[in-house]
Amino acid sequence: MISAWSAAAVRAAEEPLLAAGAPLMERASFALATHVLRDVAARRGPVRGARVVVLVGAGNNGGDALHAGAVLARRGLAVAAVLVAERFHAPGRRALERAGGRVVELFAAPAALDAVVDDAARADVVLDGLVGIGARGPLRGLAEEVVRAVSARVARRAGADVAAPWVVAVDVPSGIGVDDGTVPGPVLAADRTVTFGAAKPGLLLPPAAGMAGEVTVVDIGLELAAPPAVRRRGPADVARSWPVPGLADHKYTRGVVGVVAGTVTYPGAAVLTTTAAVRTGAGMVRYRGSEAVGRVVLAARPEVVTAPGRVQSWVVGPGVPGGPEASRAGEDDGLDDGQHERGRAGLAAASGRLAGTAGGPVPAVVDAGGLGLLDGLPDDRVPPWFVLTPHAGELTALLRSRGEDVRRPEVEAEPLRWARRAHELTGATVLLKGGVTVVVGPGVAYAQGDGPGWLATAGAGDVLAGVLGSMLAARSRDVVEEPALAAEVAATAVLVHGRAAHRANPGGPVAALDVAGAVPAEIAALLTGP
Ligand SMILES: NC(=O)C1=CN([C@@H]2O[C@H](COP(=O)(O)OP(=O)(O)OC[C@H]3O[C@@H](n4cnc5c(N)ncnc54)[C@H](O)[C@@H]3O)[C@@H](O)[C@H]2O)[C@@H](O)CC1
Ligand SMILES: Nc1ncnc2c1ncn2[C@@H]1O[C@H](COP(=O)(O)OP(=O)(O)O)[C@@H](O)[C@H]1O
Ligand SMILES: [K+]
Repeated sequence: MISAWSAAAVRAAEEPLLAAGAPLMERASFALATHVLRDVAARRGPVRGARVVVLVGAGNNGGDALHAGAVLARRGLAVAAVLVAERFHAPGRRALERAGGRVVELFAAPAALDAVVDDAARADVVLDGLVGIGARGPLRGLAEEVVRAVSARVARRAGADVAAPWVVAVDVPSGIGVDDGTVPGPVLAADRTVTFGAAKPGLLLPPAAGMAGEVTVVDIGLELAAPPAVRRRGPADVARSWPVPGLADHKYTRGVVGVVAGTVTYPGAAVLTTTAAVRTGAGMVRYRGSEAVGRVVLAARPEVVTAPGRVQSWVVGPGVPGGPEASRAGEDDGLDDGQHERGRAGLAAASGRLAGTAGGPVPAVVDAGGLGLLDGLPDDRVPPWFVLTPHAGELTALLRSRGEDVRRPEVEAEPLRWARRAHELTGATVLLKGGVTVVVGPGVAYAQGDGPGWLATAGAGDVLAGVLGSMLAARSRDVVEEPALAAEVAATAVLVHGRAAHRANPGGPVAALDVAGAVPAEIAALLTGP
């Protein structure tokens, strides 16, 4: 797991150490230089003579970069530091110059910008030390100009298939929203971010996470007591919490997933969701949608049962028409097949608030058309063991149906903020799908970036709903009892789903059903370790 803390939390953890004279900057800059050397050696072979351009801002982030530059210069790399502000870390500059590094005072001669951009574009490595956790808003002044120009040149070189420099961000890519993952202005996309003390939320959260490259966390001795602001589950976290069946288990202890998905016009979603639930190891999958769709499901998956009976988690809505806006407007396009009524019944049972509901509350995955059914439930709010799984468009519609004047681009610009808002408004755990998927539950947030871009294909969301339904059924009682657990299970489901997509066809396109097909082997690999 990667855990990320806010800039304020990291600063608070640094304070006592700095007061005690701990050499935090030395630790940070030495580790930074070590990672740069390793990357240069891997990409280029000899490190001597490699050209490094260091972009240096006014604060300690620039100090880290200058000190790292000094270490690199002592190892024989050709280092040029570009100062964008009149104020700079003076000891860092002295160290770099003593080590043989060159300094360009861009702030004193802005006309040198073109030459600087030229140098950076041709360098082996660009170190981005313009701003770190002290950043306020989008980059300004010369920092902004340099980043805009270098980004454009690097993109052009990459487009023309000319070697582009390896970009290493110091602590964070300069200009990202460190705490919220926003990208309010130009940012130089990094290949690697070497971050100090702990990861920062913006390195995990979309859209800024897309600018960070590979994130390397360097231990500089900080102790962070408060719970992290954002977490990311990793492969090593899966085995610890996966309910591997034992000799005493039977299909009901393993979990029964009840599915209401698909319609006669769109039966595929039902096949994808039930297949994924079966493939993830459900004790049983009970298809409770329409009879006609049930026949299609059975033809594809003979393991599925269509008779009524006990259910330990519900999956409601994949491939069922009518998201939040449609249902509010009372639209019924005639494709519903009675699925809305069945879906509502499943959700009402899962909420545990219906008198006489057998078996008590169970977790529920509410996807696509199921999201429109939330308004029809007896209560305005649903419990945290309901996991809503919208993409950005569906989340926008859900928020608007609850009175938020928000548009899709705003949701995409600040996914954590809006997923959190939906959690506040509904009470549910909210899983906002995307290239990086954000999950928000009571007091917890996860950002999972596990799948390839190829996963953005029709039906992939139906597969995720099935994977998640199966995982929730297996831990049904725990999830209902521990409010934050649904989010953890949901984040793990995103991890399994994304990794299964890589496994289905490494490096190339994947079809949704093939992702479901790759799930068993992926789970086996996660459980048995590397
Ligand atoms: N406190 C410490 O001793 C340690 C700090 N570390 C480094 O120090 C960094 C934090 O240093 P600082 O607090 O000095 O802050 P930063 O270096 O992140 O930046 C602050 C300075 O950048 C300028 N600035 C802020 N926002 C800007 C914008 N939008 N556009 C252009 N310029 C802007 C301002 O002049 C401000 O003084 C961390 O990110 C990390 O790299 C590490 O060395 C670990 C130890
Ligand atoms: N750029 C991307 N990179 C990786 N995964 C993505 C990307 N875009 C979307 N995804 C994932 O693909 C799936 C798409 O789901 P969804 O939008 O519900 O499609 P559908 O409704 O057709 O199944 C989600 O799991 C989402 O997280
Ligand atoms: K930086």
